[in-house]
Amino acid sequence: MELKNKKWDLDKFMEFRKEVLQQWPTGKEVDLQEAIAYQKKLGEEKIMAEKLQEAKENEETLIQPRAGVALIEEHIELLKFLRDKGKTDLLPTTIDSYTRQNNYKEAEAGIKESSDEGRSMLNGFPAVNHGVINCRKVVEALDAPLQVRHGTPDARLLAEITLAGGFTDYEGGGISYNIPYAKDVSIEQTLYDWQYVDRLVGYYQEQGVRINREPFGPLTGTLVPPSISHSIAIIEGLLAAEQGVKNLTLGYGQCGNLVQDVAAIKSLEELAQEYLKDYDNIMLTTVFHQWMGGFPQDEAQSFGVISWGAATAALSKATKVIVKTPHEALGIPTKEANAEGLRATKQLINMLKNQELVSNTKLAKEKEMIKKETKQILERVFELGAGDLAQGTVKAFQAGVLDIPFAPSKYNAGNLLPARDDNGAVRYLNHGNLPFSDEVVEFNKQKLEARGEEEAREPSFQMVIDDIYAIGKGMLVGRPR
Ligand SMILES: CCC[C@H]1O[C@@H](n2cnc3c(N)ncnc32)[C@H](O)[C@@H]1O
Repeated sequence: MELKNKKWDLDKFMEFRKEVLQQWPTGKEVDLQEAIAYQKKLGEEKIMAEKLQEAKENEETLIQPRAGVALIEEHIELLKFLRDKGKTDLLPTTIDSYTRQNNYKEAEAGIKESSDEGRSMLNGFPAVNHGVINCRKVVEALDAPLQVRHGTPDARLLAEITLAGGFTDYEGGGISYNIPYAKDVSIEQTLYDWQYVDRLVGYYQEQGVRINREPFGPLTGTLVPPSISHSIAIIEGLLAAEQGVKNLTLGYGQCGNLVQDVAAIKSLEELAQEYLKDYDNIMLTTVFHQWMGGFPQDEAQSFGVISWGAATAALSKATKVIVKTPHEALGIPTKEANAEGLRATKQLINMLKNQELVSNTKLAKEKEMIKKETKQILERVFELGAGDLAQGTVKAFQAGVLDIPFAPSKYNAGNLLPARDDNGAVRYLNHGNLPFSDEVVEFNKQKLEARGEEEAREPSFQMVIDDIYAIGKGMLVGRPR
């Protein structure tokens, strides 16, 4: 495999498809020309890129849950419930963990067990096993766009089947669905496999079918500093654009301090526009994920966290917000709890319509620092790759220049230590091998020292631990007892 950030030529791509479509019997159902014709016949209400573009133009923030169950009819019923009772604008299909590991045999067993037991024995929808025809049943039963949400390092067959099946949006990327999701899958391999996915989307695009792509913004979802999250999102966006992707949603996971989070969404948009400027007609949108870390057990407190994420999403003017539920601390939510999270979110979005956070020096400073940090990281990634972004990304992880806090992957250096400052903004306690200027290092250090003074303790790993548990315990900053 020779990884380089270059658009795959068509015959190489078509050659690879033969092997991919044989990985499970349902691959035989994919006929690309027929699938393109099918996608072109879909009603506008099912095209994600259309809905996102309209929301962006109207400065609306759309809402979307996560949801997925094993069997087709039950999955349709669940999604209809979230539309009717949750008032959701956009629909997901969360894919089960076996499918995410390409373990279609276990997924098959899970389908059988689910029909025997009369309840979902999988933690998502096994789209590969169900195949193209059954995906189309889901798409045709709903009146909103459907996005595939998963966590799959090798997502090639899943993409072939769900896109042929009428899904119009596909989440993930070669970093964001590897490093936070896998222990021992090489970055080179997943970058290569995701070039295939993006080349498939690029092919649909060139045939006139708009498929939206959304790198997984939150990564490990625990105290991920905005500049790390942005670096990964922009790299995945650039790699996708090189393969012909035109509709991109870049994302970010809520940290919890309002000014930092609003600055994060605004800087993400501005940075992405700058880095993507050499690609024409990119339709760029943003997604804000409500807090992805530990949640309170108590449902009333959970609604507080959900509402704070909803308010921040609205004030940041993100194009869409991914909604949590009051069952977050317990596990997969009931459809009722999922709908409650959506209704609470919709209430805040509606109440904050036409309001925005007054731009002030604090917001400007946060944007400035996020941009500086992100640019310093990306500049080194390009250097390491001698101008090739894909090669640079592999080398950057080896050098710890890209480093995601609390990631399970053995290819991740794991030197970073984030902690909250006195206002709850996430700062670098230890920036590892990130190529930061003295000014950036000093800025982060001072912010954490100021908290240390308030708490009469040295900035330390204990702060990191306290912050990880803080929201679950009803706080934002993990104060000493
Ligand atoms: C990003 C992955 C973690 C989040 O994804 C939710 N999640 C996972 N699987 C399902 C599912 N099948 N239905 C509804 N939510 C689901 C978890 O609760 C958590 O918030």
